[in-house]
Amino acid sequence: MTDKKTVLEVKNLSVSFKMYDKGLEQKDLEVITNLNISVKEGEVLAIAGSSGSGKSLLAHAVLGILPNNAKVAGEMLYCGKPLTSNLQKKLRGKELALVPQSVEYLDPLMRVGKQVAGVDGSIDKQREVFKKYNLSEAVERLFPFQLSGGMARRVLVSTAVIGNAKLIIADEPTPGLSKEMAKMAMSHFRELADEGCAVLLITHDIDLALSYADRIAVFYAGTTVEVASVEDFAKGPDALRHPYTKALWEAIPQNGFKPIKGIQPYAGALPDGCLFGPRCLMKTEACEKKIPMRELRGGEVCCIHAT
Ligand SMILES: Nc1ncnc2c1ncn2[C@@H]1O[C@H](COP(=O)(O)OP(=O)(O)OP(=O)(O)O)[C@@H](O)[C@H]1O
Ligand code: NI
Repeated sequence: MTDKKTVLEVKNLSVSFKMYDKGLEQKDLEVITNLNISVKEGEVLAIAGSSGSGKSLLAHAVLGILPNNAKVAGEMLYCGKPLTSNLQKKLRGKELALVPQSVEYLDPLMRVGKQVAGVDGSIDKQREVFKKYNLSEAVERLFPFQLSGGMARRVLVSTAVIGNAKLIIADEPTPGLSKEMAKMAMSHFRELADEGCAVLLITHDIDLALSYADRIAVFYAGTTVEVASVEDFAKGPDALRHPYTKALWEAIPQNGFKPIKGIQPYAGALPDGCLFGPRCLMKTEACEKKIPMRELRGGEVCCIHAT
């Protein structure tokens, strides 16, 4: 077996926003802390985590489309090279494709056919992709505001899959799609990975991710708490590593829907050390220190108690 190349590697990424507090006082609000992920050619890495855990911000940091008041620290490597803003600009919309979470990312004043094909893109290719997603030729001539929610989402997926992308980041690509369409979009991402792309699939739907992803990275309060294979997720809590991942597994409807007590901490009010500490039954004093990510049983975990 040949070694698959790592397409994206994110190490100790932090993102903070310059905010104005009361009056004119300025402070940095850290929303992503020591985040780590990597994805290889041929791989679908799902990113799971509740609302506000930093999934979309990671996508925006990789693409270089964070707002101006954002400050980024840490390392991002694309095929081993530092992902500088110049490189991001060069690759964006080409090798680096995003299926955005919201249809507001479409240009409201451009007909969707043209938008999907790209400025000097091929209409044949665009029609082929539209056909795949059950979008009629009439849709080509519509403006984004004329699309239904499900149609808009299919247009967004088309935008990302049409080019020669090497890294595809899909930010919640399935809400608003029928179960059938969601499965189709997912199998299309799987196919692209099988053809050699690296795919980052951001999703709330762990169950759907289990059928199409290779590994799942679990985010909590802006950090990676665990990276595990889908096989580990399918096996359940004993095969998983982090207390939050185990709790997340138990919260899946098929596994009893047992919710965890407490809430994810807000940026600006993060605890010292382990960010899950305040909700963790295993917490000890040692958890209040900085906890590094470590390898464990073929996965990765950010917890000193995990065995
Ligand atoms: N421009 C901004 N200024 C300040 N804080 C922000 C900004 N954008 C996002 N945040 C905060 O960063 C945190 C992470 O946001 P992000 O959008 O990445 O979450 P998410 O995991 O994608 O959530 P969802 O599942 O709801 O899409 C949130 O607490 C959010 O409020
Ligand atoms: Ni999001």
